[in-house]
Amino acid sequence: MISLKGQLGTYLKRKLNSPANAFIKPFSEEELRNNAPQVVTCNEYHREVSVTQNIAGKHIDRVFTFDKVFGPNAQQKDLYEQAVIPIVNEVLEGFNCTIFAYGQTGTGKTYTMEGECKRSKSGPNGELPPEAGVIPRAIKQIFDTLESQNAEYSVKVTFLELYNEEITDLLAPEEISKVALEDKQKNNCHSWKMGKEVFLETTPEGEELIKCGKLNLVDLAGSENISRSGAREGRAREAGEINKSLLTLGRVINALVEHLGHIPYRDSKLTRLLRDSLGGRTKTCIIATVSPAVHCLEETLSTLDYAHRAKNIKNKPEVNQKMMKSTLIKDLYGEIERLKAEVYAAREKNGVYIPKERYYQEESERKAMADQIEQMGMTIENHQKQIEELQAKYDYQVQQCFDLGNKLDATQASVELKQKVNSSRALYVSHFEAVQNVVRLHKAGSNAALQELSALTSSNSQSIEEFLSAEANEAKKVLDDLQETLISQQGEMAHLARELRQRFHASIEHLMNTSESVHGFLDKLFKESKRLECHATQVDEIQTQCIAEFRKAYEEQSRSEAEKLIADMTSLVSDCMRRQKEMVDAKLDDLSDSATGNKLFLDGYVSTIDGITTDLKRKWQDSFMQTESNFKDNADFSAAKHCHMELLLQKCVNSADTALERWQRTQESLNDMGNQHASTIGSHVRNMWYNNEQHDAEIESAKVMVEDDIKENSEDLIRWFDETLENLGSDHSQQVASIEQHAIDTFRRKYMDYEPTGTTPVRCEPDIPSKGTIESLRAMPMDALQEEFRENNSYESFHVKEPKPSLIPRAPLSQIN
Ligand SMILES: Nc1ncnc2c1ncn2[C@@H]1O[C@H](COP(=O)(O)OP(=O)(O)OP(=O)(O)O)[C@@H](O)[C@H]1O
Repeated sequence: MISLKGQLGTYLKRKLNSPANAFIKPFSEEELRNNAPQVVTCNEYHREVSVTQNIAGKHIDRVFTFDKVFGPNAQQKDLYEQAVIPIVNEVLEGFNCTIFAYGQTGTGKTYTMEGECKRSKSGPNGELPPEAGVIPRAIKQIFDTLESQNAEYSVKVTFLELYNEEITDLLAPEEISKVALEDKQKNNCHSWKMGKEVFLETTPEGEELIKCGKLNLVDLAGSENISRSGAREGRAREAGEINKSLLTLGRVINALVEHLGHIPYRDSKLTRLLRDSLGGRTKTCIIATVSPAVHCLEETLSTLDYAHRAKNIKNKPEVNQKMMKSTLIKDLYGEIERLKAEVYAAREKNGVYIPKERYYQEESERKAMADQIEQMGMTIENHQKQIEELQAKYDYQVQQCFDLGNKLDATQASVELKQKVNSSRALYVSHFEAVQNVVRLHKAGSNAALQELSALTSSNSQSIEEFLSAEANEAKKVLDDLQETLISQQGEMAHLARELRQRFHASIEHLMNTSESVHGFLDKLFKESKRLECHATQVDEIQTQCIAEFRKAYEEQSRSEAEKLIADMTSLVSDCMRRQKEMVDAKLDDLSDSATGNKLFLDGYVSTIDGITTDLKRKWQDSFMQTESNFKDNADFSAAKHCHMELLLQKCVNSADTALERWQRTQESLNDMGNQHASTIGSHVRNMWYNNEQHDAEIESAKVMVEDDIKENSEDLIRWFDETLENLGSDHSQQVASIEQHAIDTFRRKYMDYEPTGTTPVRCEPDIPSKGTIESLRAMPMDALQEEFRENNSYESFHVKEPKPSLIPRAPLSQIN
């Protein structure tokens, strides 16, 4: 395969579904004999294949549509012309294309791909027989097209067989004979074949650019194997029936159709080979082959399903970049140089060659290191797990700390609250005391007021009484005095008295009311103070209780938890640190060990490589000088050879001229001889013809004479018999015998005892050259001629040798041929 790196050229992109075609095989003779029912029909015009299924007594048709459909009567030519020619044309345009034959065993994949050319003969003008399949037709089309284009071209064919994940090159000379033998042994049985592929690479050359296209023709194994790749995969693999390549092909098709992220191309050699052909830059065409018979129904449905699914695989065909001739030549030179270097290294053993013991030692070291690495990996894994566990514990402790911190905060808050409550309680107490004082004061005040009031009340009533009595006395006096003068003012005075009485009663009433409200207020105050006192006591109690509890709980919990936490943390941290330290130490030790080992190893390698490099340098210089001198020698040798070849060529031309001259002379003499022989033979023929005619006339006259004689004698005999019969006596048998003897004697005398007359001409041999003579005129065989020529004109000899005399005795005309 030619590398296409960094070339110029056209770049065409398309995105295509893979064309899928269905081909229905005709019934086999056995199926026809058994009258096998047909369940698959097709409509070529609508490109549909219908499969009739009988499910629960009902006929159900499943219809599949393809790009092209070919019925049992279709010819190989039809399939090729309609489905394959466009693809081969694309190959000649520089695309890479692939054609798969896919189907159940015995449905005609090989027939479609290869055909049956062996049985039938090719037609005139090299035409292929009607049974020829896709492969011979594609090869013919490629060659015909390239020939008609008058372009320089090269076609590379690879013919591979894939069996049990092993690739065999069927065109390798030893493989050709092996396969032929196997074929014979297996009586052309196809069961051994799991997949055959033909890769055709064409490279027609233009003025400066080279087009390169590749055609892959793949004849797969029976698809019944692929169809098992689903649910029965595990079982089938266990049974060991499945070819890995086919399984993977099934999975790759599934993955491509379902647009899965991962396409398992790398899982088998077949899919690796066809990687680019499946969902890649190659045009892919699938020919699904099915049988119309009912006993193949399941596999037919599976094949059609698969092909139909595969139809949805999207390919992005791109035309291969055209290559500059100069680039190609450069590439080829590079390749030649590389191959030369490889051959040189293999021959001179100057590559990386190490002694066996060292190789084994290094191998064992490598294995030991691999084991060590594995162990270290496991240790690291364990450490990782431990670290994870410690981390989890640490996280748990951190969480606990956090929770405790929260609790602490909450406790502090509650302590503050208690303090606040305490202060408020003190405030309350002081307030309460103040209120008590006030109440006391009020009480004292109210008592004094009551006393005052009662004193006031009693003094008032006394004074009023005194006043009234004085007044009354006075009034009596006045009245008495004035009774006479003020009898008219008595009403006013009574009124005033009443008014004063009313006022007095009102003030008494007012005082009474005031004292009642003061009493109520005081009662209220008293009750409130009692309640507050009660509350304060409760609050006090609660506070004391809270403080006591909190103190107790806090002290206990915080002490124990803190202690525990600190202890845990300390142990954890120390444990963790110890382990980490151990791990780090161990790792450091390991690393330093392995580093020391590696360093030693590397030092060894470096010194070896240094040695090898020095050796190589020296060898390179030697070989360079050697190559240079060889090149010079070769150039001289080539020049001498060239001269020698020219001489030889000139000699050949001269010999050819001489031979031509001789040939012409010989031809003339042959013509003369021929003419002579022809005239001799003519005269001989004429003589013989004349003699023959004479013979005929003589025989005719003899015949007439004999007939007359026989007639005459017969009549005599009959007459004589009649007479004898009349005179017949008792001893007639003797007479009859004597008569018979007489008749026979007469006949013999007359016709058998023939004496030649000497007038009939004698047969003579014509003077024609014998077969032996002609054989002796034949030229020597070509191989012998070449051998003789080579011996007389050896390449090694620069001198023109005397030609050796021919080993085979030759007739003078031997140079004609
Ligand atoms: N279109 C056809 N016309 C006539 N005969 C056919 C046709 N197709 C197939 N056959 C015959 O059927 C038989 C089986 O065909 P073939 O070997 O090509 O099947 P296959 O699918 O390649 O089988 P396997 O998977 O075993 O390779 C052969 O004898 C072949 O000649």
